[in-house]
Amino acid sequence: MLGSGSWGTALAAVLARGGADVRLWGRRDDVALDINEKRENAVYLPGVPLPERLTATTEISEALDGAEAAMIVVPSRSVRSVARAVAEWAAEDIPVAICAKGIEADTGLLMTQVAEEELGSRPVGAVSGPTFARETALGHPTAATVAFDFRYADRLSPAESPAARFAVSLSDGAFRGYVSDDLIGVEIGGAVKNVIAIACGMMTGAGFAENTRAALITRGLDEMKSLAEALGGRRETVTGLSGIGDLTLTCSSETSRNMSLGTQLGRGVKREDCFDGQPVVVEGEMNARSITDLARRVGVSMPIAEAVRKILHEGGDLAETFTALWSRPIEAEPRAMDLSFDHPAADAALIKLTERFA
Ligand SMILES: NC(=O)C1=CN([C@@H]2O[C@H](COP(=O)(O)OP(=O)(O)OC[C@H]3O[C@@H](n4cnc5c(N)ncnc54)[C@H](OP(=O)(O)O)[C@@H]3O)[C@@H](O)[C@H]2O)C=CC1
Ligand SMILES: O=C(CO)COP(=O)(O)O
Repeated sequence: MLGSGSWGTALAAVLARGGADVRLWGRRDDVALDINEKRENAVYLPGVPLPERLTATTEISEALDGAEAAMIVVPSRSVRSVARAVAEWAAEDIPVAICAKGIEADTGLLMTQVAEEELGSRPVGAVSGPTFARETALGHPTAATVAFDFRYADRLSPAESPAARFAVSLSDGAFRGYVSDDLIGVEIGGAVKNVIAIACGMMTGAGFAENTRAALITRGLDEMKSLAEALGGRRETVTGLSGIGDLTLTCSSETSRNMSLGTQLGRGVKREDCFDGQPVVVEGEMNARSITDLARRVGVSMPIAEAVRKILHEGGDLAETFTALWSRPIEAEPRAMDLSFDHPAADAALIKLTERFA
């Protein structure tokens, strides 16, 4: 398990409870020491007891020595460098699952595409779904999708395919894996939901409630579906755990760092003061840019993601940006029906939405 943050530690606990001997690699001595001596990751998952079969190390060569499989669980911006280290130390044929949610800046590559560039012929897949780390580590019933290209399974029985082996290894009685071969659909779901959660948080923080959140979730799902499809993914994948499942979870709770960032910004907290000034991984922040860059390149309109980008990266005023989002020309639902028209009522509106923001 490469990455000893909250999600890497939670997944390592699941695997160890399922019977695997797990080596968890991270950069921090104090975290490794804590795990080995106190059976706890007090920095990232305080108060969660960790199983005995799990050992931690700060040497990546030690973590990968003789490993039968690897999982990369660091923030999306670090996946390439960790994959490069895996290529140096891991056996040539082990499958590698990527658990980061995002799109690489500049290249617009999915996380598995980034890893594939570094990992040669090793099968590369993704694990993604509605899975808060703490609940997973505490053994709450949780489900996620394991996606690998099934061409890796051509010469194998279904049960020997990398997706199936990861799904089985991750079964600890509480965690349940589903398998898929639609990497694009699965990964786009995981990346886009974080940006939509920031939007939901912003509107919640600004004083709006359930109607607004439901509208953003549903229209956000449409943006996710359109981008996945334009890239070659399947629309039905987006209706699964890694799409609507994760979108619903992340947009419903301030346990989500993305939703929480949005809420703080919506309340008017300055970015540098959010999370009491502590550095917290908020994938949707940088990904608001990488995802909209990619969407623009492939000609997909993502108005909610664009609004988040404008506020986070282009100095857009929150109330004005959302008011503009809400007064766009009338569109069809579903968007496959090509129908769009301006509505003069927007100019004469009785409710001046900008004035309704808290
Ligand atoms: N937490 C969750 O509930 C879930 C998270 N995810 C995804 O998992 C990914 C990781 O997030 P999460 O574990 O939550 O984040 P955390 O902030 O909890 O931990 C991040 C971890 O990544 C490590 N790290 C960062 N950069 C590097 C690097 N270059 N080399 C080695 N280690 C590095 C950090 O190490 P250090 O301590 O040394 O800085 C830390 O251990 C994200 O993409 C997230 O979206 C997916 C599902 C659920
Ligand atoms: O991906 C997650 C749950 O599935 C975690 O969400 P946050 O990164 O917003 O905390």
